[in-house]
Amino acid sequence: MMKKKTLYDKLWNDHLIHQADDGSTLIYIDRQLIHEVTSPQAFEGLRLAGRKVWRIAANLASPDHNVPTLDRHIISDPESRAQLATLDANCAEFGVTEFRLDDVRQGILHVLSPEQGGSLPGMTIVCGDSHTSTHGALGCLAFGIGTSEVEHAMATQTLWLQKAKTMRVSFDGTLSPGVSAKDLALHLIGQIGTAGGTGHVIEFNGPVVRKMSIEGRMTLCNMAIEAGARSGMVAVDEITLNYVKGRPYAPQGELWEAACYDWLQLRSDEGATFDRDIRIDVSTIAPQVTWGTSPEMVLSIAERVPDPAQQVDQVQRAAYQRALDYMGLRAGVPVSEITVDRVFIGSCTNSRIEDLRSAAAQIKGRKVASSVVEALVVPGSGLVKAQAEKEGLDQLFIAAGFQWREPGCSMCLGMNADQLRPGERCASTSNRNFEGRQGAGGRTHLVSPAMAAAAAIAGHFVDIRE
Ligand SMILES: CC(C)[C@H](C(=O)O)[C@@H](O)C(=O)O
Ligand code: SF4
Repeated sequence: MMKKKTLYDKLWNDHLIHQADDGSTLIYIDRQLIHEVTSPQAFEGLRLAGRKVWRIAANLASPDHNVPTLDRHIISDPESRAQLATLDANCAEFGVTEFRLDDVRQGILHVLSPEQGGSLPGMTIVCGDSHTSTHGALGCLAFGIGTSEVEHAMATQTLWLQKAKTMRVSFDGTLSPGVSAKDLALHLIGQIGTAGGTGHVIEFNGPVVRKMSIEGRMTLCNMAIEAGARSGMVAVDEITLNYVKGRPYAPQGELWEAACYDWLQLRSDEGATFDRDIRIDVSTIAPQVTWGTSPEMVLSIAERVPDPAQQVDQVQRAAYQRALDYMGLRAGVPVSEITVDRVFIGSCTNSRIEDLRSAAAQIKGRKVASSVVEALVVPGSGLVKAQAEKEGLDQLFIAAGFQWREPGCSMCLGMNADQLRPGERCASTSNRNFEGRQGAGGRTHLVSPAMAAAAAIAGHFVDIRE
């Protein structure tokens, strides 16, 4: 009998060019995404070696990390300015398609590429960016790579890889109102830890995922990286096909029909085994809020900040104390009493149209609390922004006192003008809460878009189920 294959096995085998004796495998890469931060040395390497980009059409570029979200033309930081100009120059010189700052399609690569149909089921997709796993939501093998690999992929359209182990995460049960993919991802990381997925690719499955929109699946796959995994993925189904259909880079006509047939095979065989199998009943999961400086330091909105003294493990106790000190929190404080100074709704985790809709739904004619210094809404791409404006979401946000910005990574990380000041506390829909992530001394609480919007209005975290 043929060995049952996982989705990962299928994607891997479909791209296998050569298997070396030491177990490393040469894998064909279908799509390479390029941004301004991790591509300059790669292009420079090609130039020095006198090489071209091997398959130009496989590459798509957009500036995202450094871009200003207020006035597109004011880039005060010289290094950012140089990186953005270099991306434009490199893409022009090598003939790579770039969605520039003045292009309505510009955005965070992990939002832009699926939106354009640049990310399709069955593809291998790489980018010099850890959250490339996001694209796995479409049934592809997508993962972040280092700058030297970026150059290798550009020059040869291949990469040497070691096969990972597999983990299946199945979500069963019924979601409570107000609980979204972000909460599931944070809950999972709280359960297995930020090293829980190390060496594995995670396939998300189960009835909850089968019903979930592609945007929700993208949030899950995006956060697989914070669980330590190399990638995240979801099998192809009708929801996937409906999402992809008609997008600019998607196949059309007869090619579309043939592609759909092939793509629907992209799921793990019945009875395929995984190195690790995790089942989670979502019925009891409440909205999640991180309290510390790692995504695994997470609580439900109904809980209280933990007491380091109650940690049996000494290393854990010290880590908890350090996190509490950095975060300026006291043990025992209910999560719902934690106040916020700033709110950030955006990032490749949660800046798609459904995220903005769910945030807007929390407003209900109310205003951002006067204690909140600034509440930003940053759409993931120009097209998300345009769609939101068509639906009048921008007006809802603005009337409530939120700022409506231009697309980019923004306050997800301190690489552009949108940053926390030292000591400021932020409700953020992004994916990382490390020390200084949103600006030196800034304090990040990771939440879903609905929870972030509700916190902006109340001035503190609230249980949106109530
Ligand atoms: C700048 C980039 C290399 C980095 C990453 O790889 O993830 C960034 O996107 C991040 O989220 O920290
Ligand atoms: S939005 Fe944040 S996590 Fe995503 S690519 Fe940009 S910086 Fe990285």
